[in-house]
Amino acid sequence: MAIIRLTGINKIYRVNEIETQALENVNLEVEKGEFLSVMGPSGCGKSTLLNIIGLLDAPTSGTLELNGNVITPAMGDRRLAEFRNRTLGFVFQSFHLIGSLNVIDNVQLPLLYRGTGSSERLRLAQEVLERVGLSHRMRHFPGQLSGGQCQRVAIARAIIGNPEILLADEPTGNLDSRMGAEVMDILHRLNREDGRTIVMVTHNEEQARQTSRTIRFFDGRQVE
Ligand SMILES: Nc1ncnc2c1ncn2[C@@H]1O[C@H](COP(=O)(O)OP(=O)(O)OP(=O)(O)O)[C@@H](O)[C@H]1O
Repeated sequence: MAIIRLTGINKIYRVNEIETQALENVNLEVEKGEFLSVMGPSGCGKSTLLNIIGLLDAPTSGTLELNGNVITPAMGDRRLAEFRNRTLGFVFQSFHLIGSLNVIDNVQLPLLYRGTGSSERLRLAQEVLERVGLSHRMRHFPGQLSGGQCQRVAIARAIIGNPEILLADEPTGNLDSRMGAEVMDILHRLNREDGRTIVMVTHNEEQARQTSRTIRFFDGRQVE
């Protein structure tokens, strides 16, 4: 079963009088358990694609289905936010951690929005931090961690709610090669051990080769 299905997706940004077609007639199916990498030159629409799959941005036209559900604006912001919280986890190039919260509080955030009780939140946060090898840094703040550790915290936060789909936008873009390799190891484990579907944007051919499938974009169109 395709867990992600895009049919005839277009995205046009309008700024003043200028139109940019960021995505043009994209058709894509991602099977459950796939680890898909997305490549292409700067500005070709990779982040736009991820943002549309992640319900952070709406397509101009076309149909998006996630987990068998057709996503429409008629769902309303609240249902959409709830669906996003339960189905999708995000990892960004620049981590997007909250600097004023310590590691364990950053990791618990998605469950806070969900209304999970505090002892359950704590238990799950400890569990996911152990999976990313950071249970000894729970009381540290993001500013006291290395880039690779910050990204591991971000991954723990992305998986604490057990989402079926993990979206990663250049997750190793800000890391040196050793820390990048650690982060990639964790992503591969989450894919292999949990059967979690991952869609990852990368500029790194070597990383792309290690995923189960690579698609390439040029100028908003899928070329491969
Ligand atoms: N919010 C926006 N408003 C207007 N234009 C935008 C917006 N976001 C993206 N674009 C344009 O859409 C196109 C695709 O952008 P996108 O960020 O998806 O590219 P990308 O492949 O992720 O690039 P990079 O590898 O540099 O991150 C670009 O031409 C960009 O300038």
